[in-house]
Amino acid sequence: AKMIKILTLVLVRDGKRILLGMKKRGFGEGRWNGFGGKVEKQETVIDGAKRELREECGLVSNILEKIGLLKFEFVGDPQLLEVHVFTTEQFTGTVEESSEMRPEWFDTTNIPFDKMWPDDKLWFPLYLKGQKFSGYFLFQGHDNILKYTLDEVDDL
Ligand SMILES: Nc1nc(NC2CC2)cc(N2CCN(C3COC3)CC2)n1
Repeated sequence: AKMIKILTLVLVRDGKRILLGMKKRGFGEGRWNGFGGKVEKQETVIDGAKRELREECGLVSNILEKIGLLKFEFVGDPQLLEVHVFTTEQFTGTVEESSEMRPEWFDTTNIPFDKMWPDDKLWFPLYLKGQKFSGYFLFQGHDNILKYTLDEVDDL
């Protein structure tokens, strides 16, 4: 039986800018990404997403929109990652670096895909045109996508 790990990913938008964080350690270290992490036992997915956003970059948001569901498997690893993707344009607070993430604003026309997870270049375009999406990616290691499916969906 596959062990499923539930994770969150929050993309913060301010008009045509997007806030990404450089992951300073752990899983995804050295790559730009949205903010997120594990969902604790006692919290909902959306509350876990809000908590990680605040912990990782200092921003507080009460309005997260569910925009995607991404499932990942790695050859030779029984774990299945289920990443719940959210976006927000309504937030308060000031952006702060954390132990996990070094935040930086990017123009949405200049997203650093070459320093992000390889799947991002596939689903970000759907996100940027306001489409909800659902995808599955089989990775070999952390850099190589062996196969994937990616669909635009109307509801998540
Ligand atoms: N953009 C993107 N792509 C991913 N691809 C799969 C890895 C192949 C995973 C992913 N996340 C999984 C890790 N999660 C936090 C747990 O520590 C950081 C952030 C979101 N985010």
